[in-house]
Amino acid sequence: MAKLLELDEDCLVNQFNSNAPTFARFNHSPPCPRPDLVLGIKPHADFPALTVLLMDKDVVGLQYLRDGTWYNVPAVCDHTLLINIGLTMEIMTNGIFTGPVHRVVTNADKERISVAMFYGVDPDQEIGPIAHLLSDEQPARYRKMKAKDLLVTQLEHFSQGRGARIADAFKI
Ligand SMILES: O=C(O)CCC(=O)C(=O)O
Ligand SMILES: [Fe+2]
Repeated sequence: MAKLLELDEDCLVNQFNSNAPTFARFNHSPPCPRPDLVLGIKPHADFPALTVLLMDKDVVGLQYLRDGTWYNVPAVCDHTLLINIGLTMEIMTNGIFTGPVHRVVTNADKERISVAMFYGVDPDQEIGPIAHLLSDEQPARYRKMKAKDLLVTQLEHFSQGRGARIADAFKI
């Protein structure tokens, strides 16, 4: 990813110091008699830098939002990992990479299981667009913040149903 951005190869890796948290979330959606009314996970964008997702190999459920339409991610064979960009990465890359909004729908007949590994940066670290990506033509699109402020804002937005795109709250 750093190479794609024409940055030093270790520029993104260096954002993760020894206090950078990694955590796992185990998602379970039991069969639901009213999938039209109940979501497994409501729309959100992941807030850490990167997510590595192991999806259920049999049951479709993950959907991504693009231009107002939800698209299914097909169930894939065993052990395939899906890499998701998170909002921390979106802010660091000044929006060149974006954290997509996604959700999980339920299934009337089958349970669904997934495991997400989240890779964040040190909560006390200041994050903002990487200086090498900025110029007069490409000014910073996000203000600087501590990583933990992004997390607090995410939790507020998510619990109050105030929209999935919290990175927008930090746009200049
Ligand atoms: O279950 C999935 O496929 C996605 C889970 C997810 O979006 C999450 O844990 O943040
Ligand atoms: Fe997610």
